[in-house]
Amino acid sequence: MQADKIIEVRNIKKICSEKLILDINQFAVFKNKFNFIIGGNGSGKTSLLNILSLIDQDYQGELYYRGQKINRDEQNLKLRRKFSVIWQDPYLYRGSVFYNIALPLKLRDINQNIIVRKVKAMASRLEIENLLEQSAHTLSGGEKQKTSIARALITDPEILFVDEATTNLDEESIRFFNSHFADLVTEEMTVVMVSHDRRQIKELADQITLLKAGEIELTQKIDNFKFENFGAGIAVPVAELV
Ligand SMILES: Nc1ncnc2c1ncn2[C@@H]1O[C@H](COP(=O)(O)OP(=O)(O)OP(=O)(O)O)[C@@H](O)[C@H]1O
Repeated sequence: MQADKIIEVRNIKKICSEKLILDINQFAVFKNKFNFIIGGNGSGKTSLLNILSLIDQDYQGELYYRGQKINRDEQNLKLRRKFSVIWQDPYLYRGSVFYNIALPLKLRDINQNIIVRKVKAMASRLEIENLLEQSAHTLSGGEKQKTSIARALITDPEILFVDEATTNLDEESIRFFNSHFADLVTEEMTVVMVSHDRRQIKELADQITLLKAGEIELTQKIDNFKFENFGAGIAVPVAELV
């Protein structure tokens, strides 16, 4: 087990409706890096993300966190609280933007004064400070995603999982995300990101993993990744990468 690997996967198989949708012998998430997972539709990206983030614990095989085997009989709440997830379709709770961003801190019994200060600071960085009192359900798509990003980052997660966060956003919101996201992530954070956006990959990725039909086609540092090798024959949207 190498110290630069924060999560390791061994011999994972995921079966859904009698279909093998993930079959991965070895895979690692590298600490303090941007780990990108790419692949065509249905290649298993979200399924892998759900397993890595402990949302899905119904699989065969083993997962290690900092060299320790994760025991699936436990709820793993302590570990899950070190992780945050940003979804393609942001799920917001009924209540104000402030309530949504503050919730993870409330659940961790953080002092109310600290919560107010942190939420305001985070909202300001995402340029949604003026929306804090607004009901989350009245927000635009881009504002909803900013709120969910703020909620994910407010706890300073050790690992941030991002599943196609910009797929449903307009051009302006995508530009905002691409220009601000790297600054919002601290150096101590590890990011696992499913993305189809070539700009995001080129600008952010340290490590890239290509999934094909539930298996790892390749996993390597971005420096050696030859985008031009992934043209013809690769299904859309991976073809958009080249
Ligand atoms: N609960 C389920 N029951 C049956 N099949 C499933 C289930 N969940 C996922 N699958 C199948 O597993 C495969 C992988 O799905 P997954 O959502 O992980 O792919 P993906 O790479 O994230 O795709 P996309 O880019 O379209 O979001 C797909 O063929 C999907 O239909």
